[in-house]
Amino acid sequence: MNYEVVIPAAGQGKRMNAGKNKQFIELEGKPVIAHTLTVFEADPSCTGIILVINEAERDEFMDMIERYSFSKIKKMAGGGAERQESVYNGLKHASEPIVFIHDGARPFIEYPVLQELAAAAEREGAATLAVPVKDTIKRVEKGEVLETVERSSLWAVQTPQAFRLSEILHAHKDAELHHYQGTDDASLIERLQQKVHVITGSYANLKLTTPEDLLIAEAILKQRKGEINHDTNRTGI
Ligand SMILES: Nc1ccn([C@@H]2O[C@H](COP(=O)(O)OP(=O)(O)OP(=O)(O)O)[C@@H](O)[C@H]2O)c(=O)n1
Ligand SMILES: C[C@](O)(CO)[C@H](O)COP(=O)(O)O
Repeated sequence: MNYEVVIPAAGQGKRMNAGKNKQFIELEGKPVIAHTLTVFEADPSCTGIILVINEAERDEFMDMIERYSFSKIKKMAGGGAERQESVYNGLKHASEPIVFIHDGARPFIEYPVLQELAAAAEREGAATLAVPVKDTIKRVEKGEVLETVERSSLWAVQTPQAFRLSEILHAHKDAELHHYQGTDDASLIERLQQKVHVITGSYANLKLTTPEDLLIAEAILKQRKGEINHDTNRTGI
């Protein structure tokens, strides 16, 4: 199942506090965004990449694209104030019936699940990766616990999220019309009472958000090179 992917990479990286867009932080000498793009460049089912960038960083992105000879990038769209706006700006350039939306800050996505996602989106309309929450989650206000949320049905949602293009475009348009701001794209489908299928992802598919995540990222890369031998394939989800 062919798909295009919109990759939002136009954030500020405030929580990373790196003094630059975290997409350009290097892991094993390669920028985070280049690790992410490599996955989709190598997937024959991915027919095009729409990269959403800060216009002020266009030259830096162009240099990176040339350095790694990325050939599938069909458009570099301008980002918005919020992730949702950036994604919508990118979606307007998509044309394949199935579209993925994947954070540029999640470089550890792996192939096998991509085809499952695309098939689920084609069959059900919308699908997302997620993993069961491992910590106890509490609702807290002013430093006090309001409630402990029942954990058995809590999942931490990841990207890629996959959709029928027509449906996610409508969902973004409706959210914009009603000034609804979601933290992921699947929530825009949910608010229209449409179903979102969940596919179990990997705990390694983390979003590089705070500096500690870089330590984990370096370890994942070392493990993939065989320099660390903890077998993460044994995760029992
Ligand atoms: N206005 C925005 C905000 C975020 N993103 C992208 O959406 C992904 C997930 O967002 P997040 O991890 O929150 O990135 P930042 O917004 O950069 O991080 P922070 O909130 O710490 O500033 C990232 O690849 C980020 O570049 C984007 O394209 N446009
Ligand atoms: C889309 C997402 O990665 C799903 O977990 C997450 O909601 C993005 O949140 P962020 O604050 O924009 O990084």
